[in-house]
Amino acid sequence: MKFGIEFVPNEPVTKLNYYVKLAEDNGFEFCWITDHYNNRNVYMTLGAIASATNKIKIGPGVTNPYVRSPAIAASAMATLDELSGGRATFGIGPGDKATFDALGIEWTKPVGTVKKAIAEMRELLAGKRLESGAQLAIKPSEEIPIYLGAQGPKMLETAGAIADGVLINASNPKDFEAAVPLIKKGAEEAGKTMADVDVAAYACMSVDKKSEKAKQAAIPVVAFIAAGSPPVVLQRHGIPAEKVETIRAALKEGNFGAAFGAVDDQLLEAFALYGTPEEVIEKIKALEAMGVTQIVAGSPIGPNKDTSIKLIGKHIIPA
Ligand SMILES: C[C@H](OP(=O)(O)OC[C@@H](O)[C@@H](O)[C@@H](O)Cn1c2nc(=O)[nH]c(=O)c-2cc2ccc(O)cc21)C(=O)N[C@@H](CCC(=O)N[C@@H](CCC(=O)O)C(=O)O)C(=O)O
Repeated sequence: MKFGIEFVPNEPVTKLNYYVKLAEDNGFEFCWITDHYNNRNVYMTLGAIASATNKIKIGPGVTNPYVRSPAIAASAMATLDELSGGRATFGIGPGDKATFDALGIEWTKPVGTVKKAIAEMRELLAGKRLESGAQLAIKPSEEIPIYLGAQGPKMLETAGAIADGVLINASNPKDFEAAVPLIKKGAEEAGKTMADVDVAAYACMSVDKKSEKAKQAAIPVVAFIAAGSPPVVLQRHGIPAEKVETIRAALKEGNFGAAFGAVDDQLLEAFALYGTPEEVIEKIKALEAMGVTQIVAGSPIGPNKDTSIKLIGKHIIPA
C-alpha cells in the first residue's frame, strides 16, 4: 500500500513546508496540494515544497482544466519537475461548480474537457507541438504521472482509460466496491489492466492514540462531506436524506454546533477513516481488499497534525 498526504494551502507556506518535510521523514510517498482559487496558489506552494524536501513526490491534488489551460499547467509541471529533481506528479479533476460560478467560468462538458486536457498535456510534456502550434521549450526528466480526481461513473471510467491513477474522495469500502469496476472497465477498454492504475482513497483521516479524540476531530470535516454528498452516495451508505438535510440547513445558517451535533457514527463510518492506529489499520485492510492501492491522509489528519503524522508513520505505514 502506498501512502500520500493532502494539504490545503490555507496556512502560510512555511508551515506547510514543515508538515510536508515531517511527512517525508515519516515515510509518506506522495504529497497532494489542493487547488482552490481562494487559497494560496497551488504551483507557488509546490515550488516552495520542492525546495524544502528531497524524496516525497509532489503535485496538485487536484487542479482543473478550466482555470488554467493545459499548456500553462504543462509549463508549471515541467518547471516543478525540474525544481524537484523529477518528483512531480499531476492531479487534475473537473473542478466544482461553486468555483466556476464565483469566477464566471462556464463549466461545460467536464468529461470531454478533462480528456482533452490530459491528452494535450501528455503531448506537451513529451516535447511535441499541438495542432494549435503550442509547444514547450522545457522538457521534464521523466514521464510525469497523471492522476484524475473523480467520483462520477463516467469520470471513473475515463480515469481507468487515460490516467496513471485516480484520486477518489472516499474513505469507505462501499465506495470502492462501486468505483473499481468502472475504473477497470475503462482501463480494459483502453487495453490496460488495473495494475496500470493507482487507485487512491483520498480520505478524511483522523488518527490519535485516543479513539474518541480522533472521532471528535473528524466530525467537522464529515459534516461538510455529508452535506456535499450526492443522493447516490447517501443511498449507497443507507443514510436517510433528511439526516443530511438537517446538516446542510445548519451549515447554511452558520450554525456549526447544530451541524456537527448531527454527525453520528453512521456518517463517520461512511465518510472518514478515524480512530487509533490499530483501528485505522483494520479499516485500511478493508479498503485494500476492495482494490485501493494508495491511502491519502486528508483533512484533518488528526486532532494534532504533528502527532498524527508521526503516529501514521510509526504504526500505520509499516503495518
Ligand atoms: C463532473 C462530475 O465529475 P465528478 O468526478 O463527479 O466530479 C466531482 C469531483 O471529482 C470534482 O469536483 C473534483 O474536481 C473535486 N476535487 C477537487 N476539486 C477542486 O476544485 N480542487 C481540489 O483541490 C480538488 C481535490 C480533489 C481530490 C480528490 C477528488 O476525488 C476530487 C477533488 C460529474 O458530474 N460527472 C458525471 C457526469 C459528467 C458528464 O457526463 N458530463 C458530460 C456532459 C455534461 C454537460 O452537458 O455538461 C460531459 O462531461 O461531456 C460522471 O462522471 O458520470
